[in-house]
Amino acid sequence: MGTSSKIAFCHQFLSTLVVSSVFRSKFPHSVLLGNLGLVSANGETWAEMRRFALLAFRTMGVGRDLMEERILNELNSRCAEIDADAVNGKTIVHTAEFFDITVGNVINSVLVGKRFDDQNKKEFLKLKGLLDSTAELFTIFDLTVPVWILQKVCPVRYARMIEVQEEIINYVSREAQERYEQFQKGEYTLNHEDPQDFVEAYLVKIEEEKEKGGSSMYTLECLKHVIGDLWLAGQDTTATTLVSGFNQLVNHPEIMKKCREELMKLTGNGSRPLSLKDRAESHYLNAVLAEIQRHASILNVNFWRINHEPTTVKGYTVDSGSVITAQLGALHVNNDIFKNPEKFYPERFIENEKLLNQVIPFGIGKRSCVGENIAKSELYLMIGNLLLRYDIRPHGSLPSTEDQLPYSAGKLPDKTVKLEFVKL
Ligand code: HEM
Repeated sequence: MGTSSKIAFCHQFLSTLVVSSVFRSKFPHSVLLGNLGLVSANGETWAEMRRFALLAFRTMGVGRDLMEERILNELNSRCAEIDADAVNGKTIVHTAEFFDITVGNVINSVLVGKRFDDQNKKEFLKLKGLLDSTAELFTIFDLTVPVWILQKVCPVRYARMIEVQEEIINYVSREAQERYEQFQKGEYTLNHEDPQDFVEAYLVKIEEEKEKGGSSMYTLECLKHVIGDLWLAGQDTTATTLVSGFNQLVNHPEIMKKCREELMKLTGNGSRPLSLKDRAESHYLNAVLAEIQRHASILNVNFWRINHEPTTVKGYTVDSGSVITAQLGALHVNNDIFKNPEKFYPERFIENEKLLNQVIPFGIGKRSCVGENIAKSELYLMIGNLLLRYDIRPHGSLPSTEDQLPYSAGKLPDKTVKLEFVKL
């Protein structure tokens, strides 16, 4: 396929970002927010920020022990809260809220080195509610029509989406802004050798670029957008996958039981936490996670690319300038690959291990997910360790596993669900 650039990013919950991506693709950058950040940027800025983000994550131990430590510390704190609220060993947990904060805290600690405190937590949940409400507004229509039509036909709705985007970006990048200002005033000493979080790594880079002289892509504005993009792309996707996963698991207690048996064996009856090092041995959990991601398949519409050269796809001519997409969600329900795709059946991956490679929730290629390693570590450690600690049951009726917003840009599991966590 010819060279293509990404024109729209559409995690369901990034609906507001999609609007800006499409917006940016249709108008000169100078009129807009600029070709900033990662998700909706193209060309040299995108390539530079992507390289930088991947390197910074590696330096900060993503996929290694340091990342595991951050995730387990966070999980321990959240489990301590669950345990403190327990009555006769049982706590009723609103799973969407639980995972929103847990995942939000992990990503916050990687990006800005902090968890949400009690006061921030409320503010954060308010913003999340706002963001979720725009997901309801955002449809495939918004992805398809030019932005000027959206602005003319539904100005109030459009303005609301943009406002929410700005509010979220300002909120999540507030810490970065404060540190940048301290750094400019010389009140903040950088740890050049061992940056403790993403913002510090970025500030080190700004300083290095300054020493070289000339203009640089590494600016406060760009940092705010990169942080905003990483946060938005990483928080809701991971939290939603976890909610979707537990909605499935409580509908299949026999799968939870089988998984727990495997994990108990691996961890000496739960005498130590499950670790990323166990991945090679935890065949059944690996299969469960793949099945969760196949079902969660959080996108209804995939990211669009613009084709820069004429090409042919399965005998069809695709002209330059065409907007194209590969539909990951459709692949995950392809009956030729996954028999009875509607069934939640992790055993399919035990029966045929090669199927694991056919589940591609993070995309493939040069614009594949930057946070794949972080997300995989979170899913593995959170699901595995929660199953080791709690028997998890429905509170009242069984949750639905249906998509709640079938006409939205992405899939939405039932986020109203409360589950009972019973300490083992
Ligand atoms: C279960 C969780 C996640 C899923 C299913 C997911 C899925 C995806 C998918 C399908 C893409 C687009 C791939 C393409 O266009 O080919 C993507 C891009 C991206 N994701 Fe994720 N993601 C997840 C978590 C994360 C996390 C934790 C982060 C950050 C810490 C993140 C950051 C990004 C970014 C920045 C991009 C844009 C990359 C680019 O355009 O170069 N994602 N993600």
